[in-house]
Amino acid sequence: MELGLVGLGKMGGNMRERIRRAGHTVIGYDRNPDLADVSSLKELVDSLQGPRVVWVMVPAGAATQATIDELGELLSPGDVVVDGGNSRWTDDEKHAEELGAKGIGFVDCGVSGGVWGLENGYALMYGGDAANVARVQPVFDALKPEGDFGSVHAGKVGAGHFAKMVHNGIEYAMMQAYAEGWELLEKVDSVTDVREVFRSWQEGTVIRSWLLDLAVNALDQDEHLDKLRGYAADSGEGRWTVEAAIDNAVPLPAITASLFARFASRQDDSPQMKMIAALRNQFGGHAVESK
Ligand SMILES: O=C(O)[C@H](O)[C@@H](O)[C@H](O)[C@H](O)COP(=O)(O)O
Repeated sequence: MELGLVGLGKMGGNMRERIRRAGHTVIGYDRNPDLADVSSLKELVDSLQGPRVVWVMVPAGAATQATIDELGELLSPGDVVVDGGNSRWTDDEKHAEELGAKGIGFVDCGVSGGVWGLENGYALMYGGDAANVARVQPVFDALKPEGDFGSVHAGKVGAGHFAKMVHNGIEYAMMQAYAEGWELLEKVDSVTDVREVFRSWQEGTVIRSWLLDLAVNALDQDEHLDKLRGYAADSGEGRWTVEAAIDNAVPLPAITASLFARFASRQDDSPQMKMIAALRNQFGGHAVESK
């Protein structure tokens, strides 16, 4: 089939390649002319034969909104837009309504796999009406990993991004658990080769996983992670997971703690620990450390 793909960065560029390898035609647009096959969204839309499918793979928020707005002006009734970026799931319903008013279908899709997706395939979680999903199915089949699993029609519009958001919340907590275990192992004298402990865990253990394999890769590049600063950013999905947990009164202590650990990583000194030190000093005369 023919696909229009908007956004040819780290994710979109490799996805174009994987879809082409499966024998489909992909016309890509990116603001960077070095990456793009066409020079504007209008040219992209004009180059596709109707009914069209256009996959949007740009940063969540303003960039996605602007792209969907413009596509809403350019596309025709019967066309379908897929948002494959990391959009907040609550945006999906709005996009489906805006496009639906013009007769244009909408499917949201969470995509996992990062820079490894070109070779390993991308795990896909999508939401939308069955008829719209069916239009995109050949592209989903091209992108997904080989094997029985790795893609799911998760439910209605928004369900794909909601599932991906929860996936990322789990990702946060799993990474945090490996990181905490690693720090404790590094701390004690009795364990003399932490990297080999991690490596050994890759087979036979209850906690073997791809994230563990990646941790071993990282330790092979920098055994004690001496070259890195302990600073972790976040793109939003961890926060949205915690917000959804609050909205639904679902306790998520591990995911919430792992999000907060990232916030703590961005502080040079902890204001709250200053207060704790001050209070211990006030009530118990406990020693404090000065700057
Ligand atoms: O499944 C994936 O391929 C990843 O989760 C991917 O989506 C991305 O690396 C995260 O969005 C990073 O998220 P943070 O910046 O919030 O850690």
